[in-house]
Amino acid sequence: MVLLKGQLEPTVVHRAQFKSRPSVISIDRGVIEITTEPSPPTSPESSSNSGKSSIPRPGESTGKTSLDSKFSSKSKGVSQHSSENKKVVSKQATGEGGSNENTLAPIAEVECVETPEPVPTVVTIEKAASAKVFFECYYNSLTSVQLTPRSLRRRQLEGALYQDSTLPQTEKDERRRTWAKDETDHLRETRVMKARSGNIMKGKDSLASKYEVVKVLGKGSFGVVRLVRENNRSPQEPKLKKQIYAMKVIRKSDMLRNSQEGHLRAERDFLVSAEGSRWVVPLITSFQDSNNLYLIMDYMPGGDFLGLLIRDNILTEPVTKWYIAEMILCIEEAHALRWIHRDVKPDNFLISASGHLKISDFGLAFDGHWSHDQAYYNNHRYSLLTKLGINVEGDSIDKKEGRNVAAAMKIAHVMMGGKERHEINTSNGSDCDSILNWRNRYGNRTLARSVVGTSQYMAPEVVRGELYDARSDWWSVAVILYECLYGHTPFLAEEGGRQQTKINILNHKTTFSFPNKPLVSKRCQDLIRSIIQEKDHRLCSKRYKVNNHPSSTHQNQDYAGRYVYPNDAEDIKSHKWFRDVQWDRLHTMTPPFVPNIKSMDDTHYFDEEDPISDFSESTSGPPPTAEEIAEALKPFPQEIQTIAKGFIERPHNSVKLKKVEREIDAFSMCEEQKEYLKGFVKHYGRKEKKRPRDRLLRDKDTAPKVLELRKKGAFLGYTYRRYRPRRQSMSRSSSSRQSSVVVGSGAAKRPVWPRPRLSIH
Ligand SMILES: Nc1ncnc2c1ncn2[C@@H]1O[C@H](COP(=O)(O)OP(=O)(O)OP(=O)(O)O)[C@@H](O)[C@H]1O
Repeated sequence: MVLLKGQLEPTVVHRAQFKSRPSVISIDRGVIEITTEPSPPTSPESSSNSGKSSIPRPGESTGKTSLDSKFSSKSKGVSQHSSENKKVVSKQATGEGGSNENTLAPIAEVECVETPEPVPTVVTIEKAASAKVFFECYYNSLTSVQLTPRSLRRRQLEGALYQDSTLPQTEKDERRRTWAKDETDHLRETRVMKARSGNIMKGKDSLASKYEVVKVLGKGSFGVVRLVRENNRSPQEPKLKKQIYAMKVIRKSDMLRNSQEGHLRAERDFLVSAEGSRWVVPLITSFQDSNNLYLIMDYMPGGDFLGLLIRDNILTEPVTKWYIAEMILCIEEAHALRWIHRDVKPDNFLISASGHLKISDFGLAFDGHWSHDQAYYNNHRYSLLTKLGINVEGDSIDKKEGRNVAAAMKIAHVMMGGKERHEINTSNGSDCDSILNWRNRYGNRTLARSVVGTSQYMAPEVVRGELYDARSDWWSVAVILYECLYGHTPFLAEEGGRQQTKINILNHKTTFSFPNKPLVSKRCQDLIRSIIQEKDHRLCSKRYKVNNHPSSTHQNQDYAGRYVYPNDAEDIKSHKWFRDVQWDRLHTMTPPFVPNIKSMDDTHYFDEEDPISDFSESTSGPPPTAEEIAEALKPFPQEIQTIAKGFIERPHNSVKLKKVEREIDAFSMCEEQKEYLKGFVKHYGRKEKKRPRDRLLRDKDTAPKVLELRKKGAFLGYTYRRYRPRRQSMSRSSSSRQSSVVVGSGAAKRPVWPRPRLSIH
């Protein structure tokens, strides 16, 4: 229609140069004439160039002319003035400024400045990388899941209705209607939450304000876990009690500086995929605001299993058997979902209100997927920087080393296992391969070698940095089994620290032994011995031995080329020591210890001698004044005061702090004074800031902007809301999650054994 109109009333644009589009200057010089008289179409080229131009009839608004396209064309030097010029042109064309409606009045000449091709900045790179990551993760989740959670729930419902032959048809129909209504509500509420999440990122709102903090339950390198109470239940259900939850708050800036994006996504993704699991701490919702990530989980009022070990020191064989059996079921659950936990230790098993264990802390868990590998994120950014030739200087150490981004990329390539892992390699992928298929097939093989976990519980193949598989989790279970019975772990070195512990693990054939006391049955010792073995001889499942070659393809192989089999504790479970364990009924039986809790917000299993401070309180406040320091050092002679001031001038980490403490120990003063001085250094000294792992976050010019952008864009898609049926199906789901409060007799208090709480390193 537009073309036809153009032929009837053509616009003729006379160009200064054939084939070139008119410039602002050519308009100004009166080269363009627009005639109202119909005239024969000019050459096909010129008419096609004139495009959609037509003369406005009186009363009609001006149609688009080819002038518009000039502004979007590549002509240099003009584009920066385009919006200004457009205003001028439209003013002329609508006749506002001139008496003659059919001619364009001259436009004031604009000085043409030749500008170089715009160079993308680090900001553009960051935004582009976030967008790529978001879309790849989003479409991968859409394409890789065969059954949506909704279809799974529908299947469960239909299965239950089918099995219940006594239910009349009208009741079945009613349940289906209720299910549909619940699903619709869930969809709507999830949408509302995601929309709010968008606003929150703009700093307008906060989902965290829905929860009031009751107490700090635990603290880690990530941030804190708080006990919270949900404070605005839906107005439709005013009678519903305010729910109590555990809220894990993870500070984005720390995590980004430590390049933990992959791990954080992994933790959230695992908890989402474990929806409805009996043995995994249930995730209720996850969301973020501009500074933090939040995981809202069911509160486990019995505390962690380490707490139980601390209270009881050693456990009897039957009690140990119960807990180890539950731990096995917890880990099997993770393996069934194709995840390796990689940090199995007593602190990571939590005790529910009914006394059953649930596995938690999937911060190091890994399924080999590319989106859980930090190299994937780094490569998106660094490959763009390299391609566009943008150099980022980094910090003083980078400058001293004198490497540019490309060279740093090469080093990162070695450290992270190769950037091509996350870039399409045409020699590997056929042309029709989609990028997501390609990624999924040529995912990550390097993290299979990462040395992660807590040293005392690490399997030798993990310590060696070899390719490992889910068998490493079973080694850790045997270490816990030993610890429950003997009161200490088998490889812990009293001197020489972690390094010596690792050496002991590597030499397990000679370093491993059973103490004479307490007496432990031969069967139990045989079980421990069969698991504390190199992975090829380790008791768990024969299937690992059959398919031991990492290059062979198998459906149970994860993206990283490792094996994770469901039900892979079959040989452990059939060991004679477990002969009397009813594996299928364990969850319905009463555990040896049922937490003695008075209400759902009872926290006495989390009471520590020193109350745990919230991280919002522990963020570095103003530095101490000279008067405060002088006051604190008053009892000491001048010489000691000077040395002590020197101690707090240099920032410390745990190693440096130990060194300072040794120096203080050498002072000739009483023990009390030494302890006071050590306390002084800890209190007034500054903690050394870790050097960010990412060069962009080390460079003083790019770091602030990049950090801000990543806080906004690095965790897109983090929001999740668990399906919570409101109606009659609620009772079914809650019973399956064992969340009903069982107030038990509690464990008798025994002397406290100073078992250290370990942190990941
Ligand atoms: N759902 C929960 N209910 C009750 N307490 C919890 C819950 N989740 C975590 N905690 C408490 O918070 C502590 C720290 O949580 P978590 O293990 O997730 O953090 P982490 O820093 O990753 O731990 P670590 O450094 O030991 O690996 C736990 O040991 C436990 O005491």
